[in-house]
Order: sequence, then structure tokens, then C-alpha cells
Amino acid sequence: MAEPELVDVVVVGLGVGGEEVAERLAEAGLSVVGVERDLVGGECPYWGCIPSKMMIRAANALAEARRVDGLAGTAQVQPDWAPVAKRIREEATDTWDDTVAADRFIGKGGRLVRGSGRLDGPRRVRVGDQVFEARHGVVLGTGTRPSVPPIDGLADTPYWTNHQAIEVEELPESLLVLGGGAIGLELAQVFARFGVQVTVLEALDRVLAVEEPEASEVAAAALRADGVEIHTGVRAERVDHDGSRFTVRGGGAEFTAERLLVVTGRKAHLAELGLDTIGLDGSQRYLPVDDRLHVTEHLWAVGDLTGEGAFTHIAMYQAGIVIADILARARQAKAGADASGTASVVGGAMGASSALAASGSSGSAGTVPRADYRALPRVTFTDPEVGAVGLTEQQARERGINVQVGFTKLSGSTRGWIHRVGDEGFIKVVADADQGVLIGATSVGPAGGEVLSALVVAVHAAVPLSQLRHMIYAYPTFHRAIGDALRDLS
Ligand SMILES: Cc1cc2nc3c(=O)[nH]c(=O)nc-3n(C[C@H](O)[C@H](O)[C@H](O)COP(=O)(O)OP(=O)(O)OC[C@H]3O[C@@H](n4cnc5c(N)ncnc54)[C@H](O)[C@@H]3O)c2cc1C
Ligand SMILES: NC(=O)c1ccc[n+]([C@@H]2O[C@H](COP(=O)([O-])OP(=O)(O)OC[C@H]3O[C@@H](n4cnc5c(N)ncnc54)[C@H](O)[C@@H]3O)[C@@H](O)[C@H]2O)c1
Repeated sequence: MAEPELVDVVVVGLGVGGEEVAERLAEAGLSVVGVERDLVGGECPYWGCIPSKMMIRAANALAEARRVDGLAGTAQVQPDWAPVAKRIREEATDTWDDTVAADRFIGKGGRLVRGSGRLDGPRRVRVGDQVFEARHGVVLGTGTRPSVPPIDGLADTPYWTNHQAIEVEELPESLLVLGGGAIGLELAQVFARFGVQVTVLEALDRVLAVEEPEASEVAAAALRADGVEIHTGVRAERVDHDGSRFTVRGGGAEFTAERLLVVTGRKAHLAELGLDTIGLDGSQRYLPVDDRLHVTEHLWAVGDLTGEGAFTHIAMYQAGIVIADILARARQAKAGADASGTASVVGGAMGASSALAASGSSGSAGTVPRADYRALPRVTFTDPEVGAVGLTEQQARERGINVQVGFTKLSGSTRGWIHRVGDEGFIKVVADADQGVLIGATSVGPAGGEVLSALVVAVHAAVPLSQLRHMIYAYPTFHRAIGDALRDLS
């Protein structure tokens, strides 16, 4: 068997989290092998956040144009998917080609290895016949894939996941969407606004069930206004495809459409990562990590597979901590080696030590930040946008917190009233009455995700309620409604 090749760090999976770690460590002068079996960049730029938000931008332009009537005259809107598909192909994904991202990593000094990586004992990764041994350790950033439920008949049909929905060049006449979560709602609204007859089937009793019930109500009403049929409490039991149409049976009813999109959550695939070779259980749903993203000594994980929230901003946040941790350890190792007069343990390259010294690393593991998810923000980019941070009211009550809640509708604010059509939304704040701080908030509205930023600061920095109440909120903004919600706390 070939001797393992010694490097500083191996990163398996170059999605947003892994790519960030690999690029920044390579830039700092470490010898980094990045292993990727598909596209460098992962789900977000090719089949996730970016192309879906391009679709949403286009769909929202149609909706705004349709709002001209009654506000500013009349407008005739003729939707055309061609420019959207073209933009996704040419601007977002380079027709699903990662040359730019791969070259960027290589340009920073990284070594890209194409293939599937798996652990092969402590600090070792195997990719086909190649084995790498990492002095500082291995970072896993292998993300998630769609979790497709074991529904009778489904596996034998040509159903879509987010990949086919994002790559679509010609829209179907009708679409069944299985799953009323973030992906389901965002894409359902886009396609409906382009004229597709969309039906959403959700197993739970409300869509967007992880957020406040008031948010689910507003989102469902907005989609229905766009012509989307929503059926909650429907768990699909059987799927058939007759060559041209899908039929889904569930909840005693039958639904048919030309296409079926399955967006029922995501799943990490730990079993294929060789975790057993270091004594870890590969059958778990996610890979548990500590607050420095350590799975175990010399093994870190970032992004969706940690189960801390399937968001690009979580993957990037975690990547920042891992980078600081590894650079601090590399610097300590180098200092130890320098003191004992042995060769540098950092990389093999002559420039590595000086690059590391200039990289801004703290030099001490004690100063590496620890992950804190109290103020985790999330935004579902429906129109209106659903922004939320921290705990929902129910989560706070389940934790036994002395909860106060404040609520205000946007339509009751000056800006909402001026905005008129499309002003659906609200601000809801959840406070810990004993601590006198916000522990959660929801901001739904035309700019719900942007308005959320003030609430994220409030939860993150535990700004006292007394200070929040005495802040000046610009008039007439949507965010001024935060003041109204705070006054409603009881
Ligand atoms: C339709 C959609 C819309 C979304 N919109 C948003 C949004 O608006 N905002 C937001 O914050 N998040 C959004 N997300 C979520 C976001 O895309 C993910 O949270 C993010 O991509 C996670 O990054 P990651 O690095 O953990 O993994 P991924 O992006 O999944 O990347 C993992 C990479 O690892 C590779 N890989 C896996 N196993 C191996 C292996 N054994 N060897 C080598 N390579 C391997 C994969 O090929 C992949 O490239 C959206 C997701 C979807 C599907
Ligand atoms: N704007 C964003 O930040 C954004 C956008 C899209 C996705 N994402 C991320 O991607 C993750 C995955 O999104 P998702 O929408 O696939 O998952 P999700 O977990 O948010 O929603 C899946 C929905 O499918 C339902 N479901 C499951 N099995 C079903 C069945 N058999 N029949 C009917 N309904 C069923 C669930 O009850 C749930 O409501 C999200 O959790 C989110 O973190 C983020």
C-alpha cells in the first residue's frame, strides 16, 4: 500500500463551509488538500441560495408589476422564464461548471483532489488509491442531500429534487410540491408567479412549521393569493407516474400534476465517511460537534452536517471558528518546534511560517471564539419575507422561561399603510421578563429579512429592553414597527 502523503490539513467536501476553511488556511500558508466529488462551492451557489434567490428576484418583479394597478396606473405583465433560466445558467452557475471556484482555491495555494473522501483512521483521509495524513487534522464539510421519504412508488418515478427545479429550462403547466418548508414555499411561490398551477402538500398542520404560527399563516395566505393550493395535514402515502403525470395519494385525497418536487428536508450521509475507522458512529442523523466544531481530537466538522442549522451563514460562521482554531494550533506547534530547534511543523513550504505569522491568527487556542447559536437568524425569502431570530414563543415557554410577547401588524404602521398592497406582515418579539432582554423575534414583511437585522443585534448582544424602548426608530420605516411590538410586550 502507498505511504500516506503528509500535509497540514485535509478538508473533505468543498461546499460553502469547507471551501471557506480550505481557501483561508491555504492563503495563510498551510498545505491544504481539498477533496470534492462534485462542484467546488457545493449546494448554495449551484442548486441552492443563489439561483433560488435569482428566481425569487424575478418572480417578485412580476408581483410588483402586478401591484401597479390601483397604485400607479395599469401594467400588463407577460412572464417569461427564459431570462431567468439564462441568468441561472450564465451568471450563477457557469452552466454548473466550477472552474472559477476551483482555480480560486488552487490560486491560493490549495491542492484540489477530485473524488469521494473518507476517513481512514485518525488524521487520515482516503480518496480512491490516495491516502493523505494531516498533521493538524481533518475538516469534514460534506453537507446534506435531499431526504426523500420512503413513500410507496416514489422511487420509481422521475420526481424532482431542488436540482431539477433549479435547472429547469421550460416550466411545467402544473407542479405538486411535497413539503411546505423553506424550499417548498420559496419555489412554490416563484413557479406560481410564472403561471404554473402549484399545489403544496404538507404533512404537518401548518407550513413553515419551525417558525411562529403567525408567520405560517401570513406565508400561506400570501401563497394562496398567488394561486397556490396548500393542503396541510397531508402525508403522502403513494406516488404514481403514468408517463406524463404524477398522482399523489394521501390524507384520503388524490392530487395530480405534470411534475412532482420533493422537498421534505435534508439528510447528512455519515455512513459513507469512514467514521467507524476512528471509533465513531456513522449511523447518526448529524455529526455532533462541540463549540469549537471539534468532533474529536484532530477532527472538525462545519456546515449542514453538524445539524446546527442548514444555512450558508451557519457554515461560514462555523468555518471562521475552525480557521481560527487550526491557525492557533499551527502557530503553537511552530512556536514549540522553533523553541526546540526542530524543523517547522507548518507545511513544508519555505513561506509557510511567515505567511502564518502575518495571517492574524491569535496564536493561542484560548482566544479562539466559541460557537454561540442564541441569535441564529433565518430568512425564508417568500414575499412577504419571513425573518426570525432566536427562540419562538413556544420554544421559550417549553424552556420554562418567564416569557413576555409583543406583537404588531405592519399594516397598522405608517409605512405599512403607505405601502398598501403587499404590506402583509408583522413584528413579534419574545422577551425573557426576568432578564429584561429579547430572546427571540420574528419579522415578516416586504423587507422582513432586512428589518430582522436590528432584532438580531438585540438578541445577540442581549440589549436591555429599557434601551431598546428608548431607541429612535426612523419614520416612516418598516423597522419602526419594532418599537410598537416592544410597547405591546406583556
Ligand atoms: C433550494 C435551496 C435554497 C437555499 N437557500 C438558502 C438561503 O437562502 N440562505 C441560506 O443561508 N441557506 C440556504 N440554503 C441552504 C444552504 O445551501 C446550505 O446550508 C449550505 O449549502 C450548506 O453548506 P455546506 O458546506 O454544509 O454543504 P454543501 O453546500 O451541501 O456542500 C457539501 C459538499 O461536499 C461534497 N461532498 C459530500 N460528501 C463528500 C465526500 N465524501 N467527498 C468529497 N466531497 C463530498 C458535496 O459534493 C458538496 O459539494 C438553501 C438550500 C437549498 C437546497
Ligand atoms: N431561505 C433560506 O435560508 C433557506 C431556503 C431553503 C432552504 N433552506 C435550508 O434548507 C433546509 C431544508 O429545506 P426543506 O424545505 O427541504 O426542509 P424543511 O425541513 O424546512 O421542510 C420540509 C417539510 O416537509 C414536510 N414533510 C416531510 N415529509 C413529508 C411527507 N412525507 N409528506 C408531506 N410533507 C412532508 C415537513 O413536515 C416539513 O415541513 C431548511 O431547513 C433550511 O435550513 C434555507
